[in-house]
This record gives sequence, C-alpha cells and structure tokens, in this order.
Amino acid sequence: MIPVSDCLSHVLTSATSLPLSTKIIPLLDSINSYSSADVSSSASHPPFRSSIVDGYALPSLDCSRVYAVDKGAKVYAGDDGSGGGVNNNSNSDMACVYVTTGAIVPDGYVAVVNVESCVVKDGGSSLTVSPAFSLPANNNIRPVGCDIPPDVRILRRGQRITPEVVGVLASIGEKEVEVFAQPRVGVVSTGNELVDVSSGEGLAGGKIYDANRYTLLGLVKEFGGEGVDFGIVCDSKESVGEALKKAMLECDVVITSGGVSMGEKDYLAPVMRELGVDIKFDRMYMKPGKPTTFGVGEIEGRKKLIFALPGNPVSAVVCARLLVEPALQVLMGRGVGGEGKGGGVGGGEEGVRVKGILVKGVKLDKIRPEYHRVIVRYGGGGSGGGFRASSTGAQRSSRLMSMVDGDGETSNGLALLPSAEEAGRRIIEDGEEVEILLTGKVLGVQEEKEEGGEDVTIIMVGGEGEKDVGRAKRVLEGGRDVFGFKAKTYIFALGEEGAVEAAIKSEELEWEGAGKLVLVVHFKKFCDKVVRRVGEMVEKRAENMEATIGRIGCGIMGGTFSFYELYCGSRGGMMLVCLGAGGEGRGEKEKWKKLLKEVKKIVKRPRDLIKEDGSGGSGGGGSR
Ligand SMILES: Nc1nc2c(c(=O)[nH]1)N[C@H]1C(S)=C(S)[C@@H](COP(=O)(O)OP(=O)(O)OC[C@H]3O[C@@H](n4cnc5c(N)ncnc54)[C@H](O)[C@@H]3O)O[C@H]1N2
Ligand code: MOO
Repeated sequence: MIPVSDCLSHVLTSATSLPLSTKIIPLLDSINSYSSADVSSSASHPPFRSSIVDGYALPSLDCSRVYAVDKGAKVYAGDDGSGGGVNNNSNSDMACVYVTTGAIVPDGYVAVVNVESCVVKDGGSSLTVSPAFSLPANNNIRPVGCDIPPDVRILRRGQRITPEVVGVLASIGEKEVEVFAQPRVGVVSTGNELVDVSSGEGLAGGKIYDANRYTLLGLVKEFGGEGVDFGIVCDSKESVGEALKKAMLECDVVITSGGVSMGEKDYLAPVMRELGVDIKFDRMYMKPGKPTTFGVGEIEGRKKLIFALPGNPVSAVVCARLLVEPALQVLMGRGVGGEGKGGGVGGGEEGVRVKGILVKGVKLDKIRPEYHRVIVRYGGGGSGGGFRASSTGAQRSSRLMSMVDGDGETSNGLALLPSAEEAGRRIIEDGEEVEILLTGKVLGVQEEKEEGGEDVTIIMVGGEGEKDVGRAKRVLEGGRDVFGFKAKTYIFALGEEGAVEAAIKSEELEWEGAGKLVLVVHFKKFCDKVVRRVGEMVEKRAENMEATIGRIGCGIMGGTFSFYELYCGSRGGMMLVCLGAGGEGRGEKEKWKKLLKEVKKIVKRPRDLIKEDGSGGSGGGGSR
C-alpha cells in the first residue's frame, strides 16, 4: 500500500504533464475557472470624481461662511454633471450644488458635505456647515481611478475567478475573460447490481441504486470540471473496456467506481492495462479507499488521467476529494502564474489542514490510517476556542450517512487519524488534538449540537418464557428512565442461541467511540448461563471494577445483591458489565435502579478503568 501523499504526488505530476487549452468566455461563465492570462486594467474606476455621500458640493473649504445654493443644479448619480447652470470654473463664490452618492462632483467643487452636516435655510437657497465640522480638501470625493487605477494588474494568470474578480473585470468594461478550459470528466459506474434511479426500474433481488455516479458527477461540478455521464456498465471485461475507451476518447479525465478490489469480476485494473494505461498505483495506505487505482492513458496521441475508485460510496467520495479535486485544479490551470500571492499558489493542493480538538474519542483502525468523517466547528467548547470536530458515527465505507446525517448536517472535514499500529494505542481520547482536512465550510459554534450516539447499550436477557421476557421489558423501561442517558437496547430470551454474542459483536462493529458501556442485564436465576456467555466475549476481565460495583451493590441492595451475579470485562474499548436484575418486588426495583445509576457513574469513562484495571484474568471463558 502506498502512502496517500505519494499517491497525490503521482496524480499531480501526471496532471501537470497534460496540456492546457484556453478559451474566451463571458464573465459569468468564468466563475471558478482559472485565468489563462494576466489582465491589466484598461480603464479607471471611478471614471470621474464621484461623491461618497448624499450632500452638497462646496466651492471652498471654509466652514464658517454662508454659502448660496444653486437649487436648479442638482446632480444625481448618472447625470453628466454639466447641466443645471453649474458653473464649471473654479470659483469659491460659486453656489453649492446638491449631489447624490455616486454622482459626478462637478469641476470646481473641492469638497462634499453630507446632508446631515448642512443647515439649509431660506427656502433652500443658503447653506451653512454644522459648527465644528472640519473640511479637508476632497472631503467625500473619490478621485478618478482611486478604486481601480489604470494599467495595474487586476488578475494573474492561474488565479481563480471568483464573483469578486468578475466584478472587478466588469467595473472596467471587460465583458469576457480568457480562461483555461474546464477539463471534461467522464464518470462511469460499474457493477451488475446497479440500477439507475432515473430509469424508473424497481429493485429486484440483489440490485441497488447507483449512488456513485450522482456523487461523483456532483463533485466534478463542485470541483469546476465539466462532467460527462457514461452511465452504468455491467461487470464484463468487454463492457468495462468499451466504456473506458469511449470515455477516454471524449474526455480528459475518466472516473470509474467499483471493480477494483479482489473479486473475480473486478476488471478495472486488467482492462486499464489492456488499454495501455500506465498504472501509477493500485493500493493506498488509507481507509476508506484502499483499492483506489490510478493511471495515465494515451489515446489518439492525447494523455488521459484514469481514476478507478472503489465502489463503496464513501470511499469513492473521499478519494475523489483527495485525488480528483487537486488533479482537476491542475488541469484548470490553478497556480500556473507562479509566485504571486493571488496566483493560485498556496493553499496546498491537498486542501486546508487545521489542528482541532476531537470532541469525543474514537477507535483507531488497526492497520490503516483513517480519514474519519467529522463535523468541524470553530470556537466555543470548554477550552474556549479553536477548531472542534465531532465524529459522524459509524464509518463503514458503504455508509454515505457518515457524510450526511439527515439532521441538517453534512460532514465538512476529515480527521486524519493514524492507524493503531502507528499510534501504538487503540483509541484517540476525548478532547485530543488531531489534524483535520477541511472539505467544506466550517460551522460556527452556535450551531453546535449535542454529540450524537448512545452512551450505553443495554442487552437485556429475559428468562426462558414469554412471561420472563415481558418482565425484562418492564425492567428495562424502568432502567432507561433511571439512566437518563441515551441507550440502545436489545431484549432476548435466554434460549435465543447466539443472540447476546451477536448483539455484542454488532455493537463492536457499529461503534466508533473510544469508550463504551455495554450492560448485560439478566435475571438472577439465569446468571450462570449469561455470565458464561458474556465471559466468552470478554478479552480481559476487569476484577477491580467488579469489586467496586460489588461494594456499591451490597450497600444499595443489601442482602439481595450477590457478587455471583456480577461480571465485568473489556472487549476492545468496550466495557461489558453483566448484572443480575432485581425482582419486581416492593422497593426492590427502586434499589436496582439506584444501583444502575451508580454503575453508570463508575463506567462513564470505561477506558480509564480498563487502563487502571491491570488485574484482568486471562479473559474469555467466563473464568470464574
Ligand atoms: N478480498 C478482499 N475483498 C475486498 C477488499 C480486499 O482487500 N480484499 N477490499 C475491500 C475494500 S477496502 C473496498 S473499498 C471494496 C472495494 O471494492 P470494489 O472497488 O471492487 O467495488 P465493488 O466490489 O464493485 O463494490 C463495493 C461495494 O460498493 C457497492 N457499490 C459499487 N458501486 C456502487 C455504486 N455506483 N453506487 C452504490 N454502491 C455501489 C457494491 O454494491 C458493493 O457493496 O472491496 C472490499 N473487498
Ligand atoms: O478502503 Mo475500503 O474503502 O475500506 O472500504
């Protein structure tokens, strides 16, 4: 597997080897393109001396005198300023003239006073300036060319054209601009399972809707390229080959998704080789997106960039952001202008990286560094400022909802997490600093929401019969009230083979946090069986925790509490606590609720206890 930075270098070097073409386009079409030439201003702005306020133009700077007002000589914005009997000779005895903001200040007038600072009398024919007004020369007058002087550079070759740039060009009368042509980017989805949502077809067995063409064409648009839709092709070497060739003929860049891992029908790499594509890398040392494959092809004497992205929807999006966006920027001429501060240089092709706090800790992938999707906010928090990132939850590469949470938020950053192997530990703690790659606009802190995800999972093991399971449900509901925290719950009958184990495993899979409590609650009479089953799932028994909970349990429950019902152990960063539930008898339920509250407090940060608890037995097998 190749480090992402090396993969990016391959992509940028390859992109730089493609020729750029230019075109002249209307201003509004040029937004987000890159200028292909330096542009100097061919005119001055403003082209005339212009008033900054609505007021009176004065022929002298003397504030102590009474001025005459020429009532017939008002100059509004857009008037040529020559009419209305204005005396164009510089003469301090000239009458004052009313002017509006943006109007020409006629020749001979040396300052403008805003209407609020003038006292106009005698039916509008005489004017004095408010006392204590100080009047410098050219007060409230913009001289010719003060905003855009003539013959100065206003746009650099390689500079991105923004609405503001377009505004500057329009100001000096340019209606078109020469830019580097947008690259044409063909997008192909591969996979027999895919159905185009616009086809109106329903989903028969084994089929899913094609999401990747939509995300990838959307991204190409966002990145400034011209997307070309090449549809879905089935998993056959011939179809994939034909589609790839067609897209290469018509486009500068081709993005495919699917068919790059180890499956018998993963044809992208062999087809690319057959088409003579020079594959630069086919495995990235990262998650998600490991099998991303990239190469440079040549067709009819023209070089093409081929990105074969993984089929998993999140992998495709993340890798498009990491690799395709910088490549398109190069092909759009970003930064060709060289050193200038506006020359598209700086910012780094890899995007903006910041240091920030990871609000809630997460598990690290054992082997691969992870681009963990987060919501990034700026400011607030206990520490009072800086960037704060919150995980978007389960990071499966099939789960696009890790980028769009359905609650109004879209992931706007990728936390760059090391692998557990690199970090020498399995988790990032709550509040640890991490590096974040920004992929969208950072949110303000006022939009900060409560961290998502459950605090605890409760697996309730009822008895053998329906009656017992019903009882378990009642107890559990009571428990949820008492906990007062978000709980995910499972209820099983004891007889359900493998159910508890499956629930624990699925929690482990789902869960991305750094410390999690899984409470396995059971009825006393079945404690042997439940404890044995949970014991088999535990990697390290936590006897210190058992002792602590046991002490508290005896205090609260008195004679009804027995250590025999209690078992604690860790699995990954999860703490599994097995507790025998009390009966429904008078007072007993309340005591039991109290105990659960205490347990919650004790295991609030289960990893602390896991760390402290060196006493763990060999784990597994419910070693009791
Ligand atoms: N034996 C191995 N299997 C896999 C490995 C591996 O190293 N060894 N890598 C896994 C990783 S990591 C990834 S990522 C995926 C990538 O697989 P492919 O690129 O070959 O993609 P497919 O198998 O075609 O699809 C994967 C997944 O994504 C769904 N998919 C595909 N295209 C679309 C689409 N356009 N819209 C929505 N969903 C799509 C597809 O149905 C699969 O579920 O391979 C792992 N396997
Ligand atoms: O690299 Mo794959 O994208 O982990 O799922």
